[in-house]
Formats: sequence, C-alpha cells, structure tokens
Amino acid sequence: MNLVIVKIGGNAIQQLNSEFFNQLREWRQAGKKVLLIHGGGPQISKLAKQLNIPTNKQNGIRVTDEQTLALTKMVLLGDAQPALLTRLAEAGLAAVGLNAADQQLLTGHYLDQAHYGAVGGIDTVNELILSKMLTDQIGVLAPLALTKNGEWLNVNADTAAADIARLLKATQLYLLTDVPGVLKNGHVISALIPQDVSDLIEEHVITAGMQPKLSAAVKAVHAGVQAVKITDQLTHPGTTLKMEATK
Ligand SMILES: Nc1ncnc2c1ncn2[C@@H]1O[C@H](COP(=O)(O)OP(=O)(O)O)[C@@H](O)[C@H]1O
Ligand SMILES: CC(=O)N[C@@H](CCC(=O)OP(=O)(O)O)C(=O)O
Repeated sequence: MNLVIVKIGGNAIQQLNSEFFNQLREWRQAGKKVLLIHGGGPQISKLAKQLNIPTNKQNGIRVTDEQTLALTKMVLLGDAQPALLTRLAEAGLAAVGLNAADQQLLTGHYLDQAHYGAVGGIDTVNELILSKMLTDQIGVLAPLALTKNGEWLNVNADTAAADIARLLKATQLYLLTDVPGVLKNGHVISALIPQDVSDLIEEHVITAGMQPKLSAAVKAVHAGVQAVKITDQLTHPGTTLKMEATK
C-alpha cells in the first residue's frame, strides 16, 4: 500500500509544529495514505499518579492490570487521541479517530498474561476497511487491540506502529520521539542496517526505550517496509534504517 505510518509518542503530541502538518498535507496531495499511531504513555502515568494507582513498567512495557487497562483506554481514547485530532482539525486536515473496535480493525494476542497482564501484540489489521477510510482522510489510531474473544489489550505504541506497518507493507514508517535520532557519542547516526542495530545493542549504545523501538523497526524492514526513520521532527534527517546500506 502507498502508505506512510507515523508513530507519535505521548510527549511528541504536545510538540507538533506547522512543519509536521505541512508534511502531512504534502503527502496527502501526492496521493499517499497516511496513518498516525499515537502514544500517550506519559499521560497514562500522570493520571495514574493523580489517582494513586502505582505504575509498573518492565522493559518499557506497562504491566496492565484491570484497573490500569480501564485507565489506559480512558486516556488514549479520551485524551491523547482527541488532542491529536484537534490539532489536525486546526491545521485544516481531514482526519478520523480510530480504535481496534471499529469493524475489527485490529486483533491481537496476549504477550505474556501472567507477567504483563492485558498487554498484547497485533495479529491482524482489517486492511479493506482501513484502506477505504484512508482514501479520504488521515487515520488516527490508538495502540490497543482486541483478542478474538473481545478482550482489550494495551500495546506499546512503537510495537503497534511497526506491526501495522509490517502487516500492511507500508512504504515508510516514522517513529517520532524526543531525541533527534539514534545517538552514538552524542552524534546522530544517519543510516543503519539490521546488523548495525544488533551490534549497537551489544555494545550498549542502544539502550532503554530505544531498544524495543529499534527491534520493532528491524522486524518491519525485514517484512518489506522500505525505510524506518527515527527522528524528533518529520522534516529532520534523523536515523534511517533500511535492509541494505545506500551506496
Ligand atoms: N543510542 C541512543 N540514541 C538515542 N536515544 C537513546 C539511545 N539509547 C537509549 N536512548 C533513549 O531512548 C529514548 C527514546 O525512547 P522512549 O523514551 O521510549 O521514547 P518515546 O516515548 O518517544 O517512545 C531517548 O530519550 C533516550 O533516553
Ligand atoms: C503496553 C504499553 O506499554 N503500552 C503503552 C501504550 C502507550 C504508549 O506506548 O505511549 P508512548 O509512545 O507515549 O510511550 C503504555 O501503556 O504506556
């Protein structure tokens, strides 16, 4: 599919500037479909704190019990998603808010229920419906999935974006984050191939939140996504991951 997927972390939602919206407009005018996957992690943790619900994250994954799942759905679908939709509307871009329950848009499975609770990975995307909806408008999708039995799952937004890019064979995936790219000795590495990622993880250059982000990105390029870019702004060069080094 001639599709660009952009993952926007919870922090990044507040920091979107006119260059971001202009880039989306350019893509739409060039006939590309655009799907935004939004996070909301910091917002979930903030509300949990206000409600005295403890936050437990392991390997960057939120351990999601029943109460935390209810809170997560509330924040993603009641706060983060409308915040992004409002910004798109202000920029004059047609957009629609989407979640897993819209016409079985996303199905998923439990990652490790005993360990993480209601946390999952994505198995299927309803490509027919999504493709139709993305013809006329930008899609704004929450990182939640439903099991075949109708149970909600909380999915890490980077993993969700990479899984959806992989399943839909998106042309490009952008992971917008709070750093200008993958850094080594304070400098952005402009190009990476999967082997470099393994080496940098082994050398402990890539750590913390950047590690699951890049593991998901590597899976996506292996599955046919042409390029994954990790950057803080769509218009910044950032780090590009491809299967082969560009000559
Ligand atoms: N080599 C690296 N280059 C850049 N950031 C790194 C690197 N290794 C670890 N990180 C950390 O990864 C973070 C980005 O991941 P994360 O916090 O999960 O972002 P987001 O919330 O946008 O998904 C950076 O802020 C940085 O602290
Ligand atoms: C399972 C899991 O960890 N889900 C994430 C979903 C939101 C997310 O990933 O948001 P950011 O991109 O803003 O961090 C969470 O609950 O925080």
